[in-house]
This record gives sequence, structure tokens and C-alpha cells, in this order.
Amino acid sequence: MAQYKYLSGFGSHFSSEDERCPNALPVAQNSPQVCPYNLYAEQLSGSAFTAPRTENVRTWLYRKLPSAVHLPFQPFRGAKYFRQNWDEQPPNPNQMRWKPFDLPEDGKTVNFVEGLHTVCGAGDPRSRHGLAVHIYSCNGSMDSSAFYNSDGDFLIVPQEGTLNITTELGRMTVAPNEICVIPQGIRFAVNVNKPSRGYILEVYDGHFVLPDLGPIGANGLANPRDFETPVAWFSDKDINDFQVISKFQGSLFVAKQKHTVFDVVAWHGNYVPYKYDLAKFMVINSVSFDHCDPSIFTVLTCPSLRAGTAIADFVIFPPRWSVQEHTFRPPYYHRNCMSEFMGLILGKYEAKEEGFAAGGATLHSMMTPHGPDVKCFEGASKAKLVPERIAEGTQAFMFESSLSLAVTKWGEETCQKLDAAYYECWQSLKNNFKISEN
Ligand SMILES: O=C(O)Cc1cc(O)ccc1O
Ligand SMILES: [Fe+2]
Repeated sequence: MAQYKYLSGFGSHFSSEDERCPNALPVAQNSPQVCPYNLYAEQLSGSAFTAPRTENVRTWLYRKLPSAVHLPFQPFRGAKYFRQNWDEQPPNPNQMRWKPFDLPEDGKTVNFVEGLHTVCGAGDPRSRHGLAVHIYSCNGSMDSSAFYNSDGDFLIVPQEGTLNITTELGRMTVAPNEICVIPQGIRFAVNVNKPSRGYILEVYDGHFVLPDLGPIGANGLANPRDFETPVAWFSDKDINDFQVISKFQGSLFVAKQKHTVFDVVAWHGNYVPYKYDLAKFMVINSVSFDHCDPSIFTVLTCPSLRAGTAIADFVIFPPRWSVQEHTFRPPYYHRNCMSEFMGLILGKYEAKEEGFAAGGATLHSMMTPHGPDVKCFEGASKAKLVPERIAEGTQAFMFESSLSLAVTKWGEETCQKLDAAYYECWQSLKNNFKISEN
């Protein structure tokens, strides 16, 4: 896979020029009468013009042709399971577990956009409130096409196969155990060199930010300098039949044009795609007793207007030392006013070593009881509490949301991965209550 250069930082104001075109950025202004190299200036706004400075994001693109040069959008017929209809199925409060989602069938070529499948979600892109969880499964590349999401931001979590992503702002590779974010509106194309699969969290409300650290202090969890943004790069291929695919109000559209969207020679701004290597996460946890809430493992959050209550948190369960004393160390049994969608990138998840496989998923909806399976409970109740490396070689994650998620027909039926026996993993938990022993 290609080795690209990146700019380091989160939320920074970056400037970048393709190395073939030095001084392509206008100096000390955004819109000169004529731009260097006769490029067109185009602003991409990721917040209202008048948003407070802390939330104001935009990027200036200097490109060969403005994005406006395209033929009218027509409905796009591919990707028929990439849909945001939350009323397809009656509500289902059950614990849900999916076996690993299928990679594309042999002999069939499916690209990233064609291979998008929506599993669950809530809300509405028109009122810019809600989220969706999608699975991608592809083995082909997006040649002469690009996708952009008019409805919100994508957080992409590869599980199998490295994604080689070209964006308007430059190129990045994103391998399993890395993630990337492509904010609303930024055009991108994905190339893969083997059957590839992963998860996507789409948020309609706003952008992902790093969680506040409170008493943790100035450092820790995902550190800003470990986020990487592509450097400017433009394609010099002459393309006569390029397709731009857009998701707009939950529906897909395609527009033809006679030039590539990857023609940005230079850009500056703070509205950018970025990637992050989950191995760089600085894990903080209890070093005395009891189990911390998983919010301690938050990588990124998309906040709602309610303090401390996320539209969606992206939380990981990384390899770490477990040292707590007189403690049941695995996750506790619980019921939550949030929805918990989990996926597994690598290895096994400590609360359920069997049945929850890499490439699969679980959904524990609002107030749906869940927790460790019988084997985990019995083992951890008797375990000798020596310092222990847990989850070595493993990476599970959770999309946790304050919204109540509806599962699509594809998620519940068509994909045929729902594990009807999931509930059994708790059924043989014994009632060990004995009054005489206390
Ligand atoms: O349900 C889960 O497995 C996720 C989870 C993990 C944890 O350590 C504590 C609470 C929680 O919901
Ligand atoms: Fe949970």
C-alpha cells in the first residue's frame, strides 16, 4: 500500500499545496482576482458562517474547476440496502447479535458505495438530527467516481482490508485498527486490493470532537497530535466520464461530469478528513478497585445540545493492563438509557469470548439488559486477581448513542446474520443467593 504524507493535529488550521505546484495558495487572502496557476477558489463550509469560533469550520479549496460544473443529479440505482428508513420493521427491544457480515460473493465485483448496507439508526437528515450505522463490504475500487454525504459525517472503522482513500484534500490509507472521519460534503473514493469489510457511524447533527478530559488533565486518551490529515494532491488523469454520487436526504443521486473531483491543487482550513491509529490511544483506567464506565475509553464524540450526552460516542476496548483488586473485573451487568452498538475489529471481546466474532456486531438497545455471558461471569468471579494483560491482540469498539435505534429490514432479515440464540448466553446464570452465608 502506498505511503502518504500527513499533517498532524486535531482541529488545526492547516495549509497544504501539492508538491508539484509551489505557492499555489494565495497569500494573505482567500479570493484574489486571479488565483495562482489560474485555479478557482471554492469555500467548503462545515459550520454556519456565524458559528462561534470554537465550532467554526471551513476549508478553502484551490481547484482546476469548481464543483458546480456537473450535469444534473439523477437517482442512483446501486447500493439498494444503503437506506435510512427507520419504519421498515416493528420496534424490537431484544438483545441482538450478528455473525460476521458477508464479504462480497466470489466472482462479483462490488465497490465501497455499492457495498454499503444500513443496519440501524434514528433521526432524520432533513432536520440534521440522528445517526445511522452502516456496514461496508467490497472487493472492487471506485474508478472514475466519488461519493459525498450531504447528510452528515462518516466515521469509518475498517475491520478487514486496508482502504486506500482519495479525498478532495489528499490521500490516506486506513488499515484495520485505524479509523478515519470524512466530514459532510467532502468527496472521496475508496480503493481496495482484497475483499474488505468494516463499520461506519454516520452522524447528522454535527462533527466529531475529542472528549473533554476533566480531571485527567491536558494529556491522555486520543492525543490531538496523533490525528493525521492528508496533504494536498491532485489527479493529472484526463477523465471524460466522472460520476459524483451523493447521499442527500437519505437518498442516493448521481451526476456526470467531464472532470475528476480530485483536482484540488492547494487548500487551507480546518474542515478536513483525518485518520487515527487506535494503537496510539493512551488508556486510562482504575488502578485500585471497581470497573470504570466505558466512557473512559472515548476516542471521539459527536455531542448533542444536552451537556455530556452524545449523539454518538466512539469508544474502544483496547489492549491494556487490568489490576483492580477485590473487583469483578469484566463489564458489569447493566441497563442503559443509551443505545450500545458494538463491533469487533480483532480478537475477542472479554465479556463474551464466544459467539461475538470479528466482523460481527451486537446491539443492546435502550434499557435492554445485558452483560457478561455465563463463562465470563463464572471465570471472573473466581479469578486470582493478579495484574493481567487483557484483550491482548484485540480491539472491540462501541458506538454509544443517546438516540433509540431502529434496525433496518436488511439488518434484521435480509443479511441473515442475526443470531437467534444470542439470548441463551445468559440463561444458565445461576441464582447463587444464600442467606445463611452472610
Ligand atoms: O455492554 C458492553 O459490553 C459495553 C460496556 C463495557 C463496559 O466495560 C462497561 C459497560 C458497557 O456497556
Ligand atoms: Fe453495555
